[in-house]
Amino acid sequence: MPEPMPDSLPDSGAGDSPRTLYDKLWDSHVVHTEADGTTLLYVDRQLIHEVSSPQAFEGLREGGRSVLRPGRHLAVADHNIPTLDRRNGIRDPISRRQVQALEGNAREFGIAFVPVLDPRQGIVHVIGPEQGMTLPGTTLVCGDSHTSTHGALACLAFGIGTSEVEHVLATQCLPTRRMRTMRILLEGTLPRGVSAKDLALALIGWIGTAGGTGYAVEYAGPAVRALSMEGRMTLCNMSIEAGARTGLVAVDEVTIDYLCGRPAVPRGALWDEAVAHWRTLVSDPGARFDREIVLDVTALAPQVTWGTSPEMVVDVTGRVPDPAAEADPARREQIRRALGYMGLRPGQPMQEVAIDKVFIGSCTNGRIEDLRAAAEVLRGHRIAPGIRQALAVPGSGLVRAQAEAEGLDTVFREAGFEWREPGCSMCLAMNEDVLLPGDRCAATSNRNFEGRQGAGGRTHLVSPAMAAAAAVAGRFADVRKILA
Ligand SMILES: CC(C)[C@H](C(=O)O)[C@@H](O)C(=O)O
Ligand code: SF4
Repeated sequence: MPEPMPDSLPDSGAGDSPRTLYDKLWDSHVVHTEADGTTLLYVDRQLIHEVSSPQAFEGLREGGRSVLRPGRHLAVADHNIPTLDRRNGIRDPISRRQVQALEGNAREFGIAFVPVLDPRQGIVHVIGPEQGMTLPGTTLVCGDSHTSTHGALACLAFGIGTSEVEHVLATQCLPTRRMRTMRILLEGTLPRGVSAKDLALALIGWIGTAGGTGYAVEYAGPAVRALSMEGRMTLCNMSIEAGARTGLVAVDEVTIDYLCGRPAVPRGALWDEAVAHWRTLVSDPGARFDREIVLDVTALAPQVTWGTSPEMVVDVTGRVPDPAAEADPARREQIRRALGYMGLRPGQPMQEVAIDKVFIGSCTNGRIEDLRAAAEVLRGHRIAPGIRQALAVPGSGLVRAQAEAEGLDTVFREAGFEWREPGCSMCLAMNEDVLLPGDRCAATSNRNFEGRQGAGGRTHLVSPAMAAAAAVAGRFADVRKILA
């Protein structure tokens, strides 16, 4: 017997057996499936940035092809743009050419482009949801691994390669394969000072950077329901760091409230129709997942990475691991190498590790709630004398404007932070915001491999509140004590 569906949910349309949210999104976009499982999937929306798109447009030009549905794509430059004085243009010639190429390609192929000086410009994964481009029940792709972010809105979203970007531009379809499904059920309540970022880091520490490989992960349970849309996006954003190309959260009132009134979201009767459909975008009771993980978050502590992979993470109250205590020789060597690069001693308490720089921003933590969380810690404080640079970089122009309306820019500035214009900034070394060799940075971004923020730079991934606490203390500090 199938489990009964609640009365308020319209039938989602595929027989009686309970389906996961992923199954529903997948089933409603299949164009054709081959005997070997290769599936042609319909793509509703594509976001495009300057780094992964030039060859795709070049391919179209060479093949004499056009874009099938230009209205389904949105282009924005985010990785290569300066976050300072951008009215004076881009100094670096390679970056300048890349951004000009994106604008030219968008114009040539009739795709909407958000100009660098437009108030809506920002990181592609921040502006998609913000503009209502990201909708529940749709498929969305982008030539960028952190496209998983958009799954927070029950949208089947994943990163693709440049040749696939071209394919989607030309055909609005993508050959791909069905993923396996994993549910991560998060029970309990997050303590004060512990955020979605800590949750994401702790999960990766637990399941490892390959733990989600091949899976579409659905985050569920009371601790996820209690997260804001921003927090859900942070969690889904880092799915890729756990190996999963897709992260998902089912639709609830938080999703619907977030979407209401956004520019590209349906209005009037269409809104009512859309909401009725969106409410079906939940995993049915009794739906089977290929893997299930249950975790209680009630005792979770703020997290800090110590190594060169997001899984190399400990509680802020913890210590840098000792390779000598590791039984597995491969793992021992990894720890040894990471400690060498990071300039850390085995067994060193995390709270004794002093930092040089702080970066608050990125598509993981550059949204308004992230800036509020950091500002709450910074208010009335100054960054420690040893901090040589502290950047606050909103994820979009609209986030920046909202933060300014709330006076957060003043809080950051008075604390000694630089208040920058939106972009990927110091998340990766593709623009002017880079670490110098040996610099140690508390960063709210998502990757910490060798050289990620600049050659020789040392990245510690933390939440916005923890980055602010580290800025004030000059070393990693337990933000729970500051907020207590
Ligand atoms: C440059 C881009 C293709 C890349 C990605 O795919 O994620 C970048 O955004 C990153 O975070 O490393
Ligand atoms: S902010 Fe960082 S992770 Fe996000 S898209 Fe830009 S470079 Fe990639």
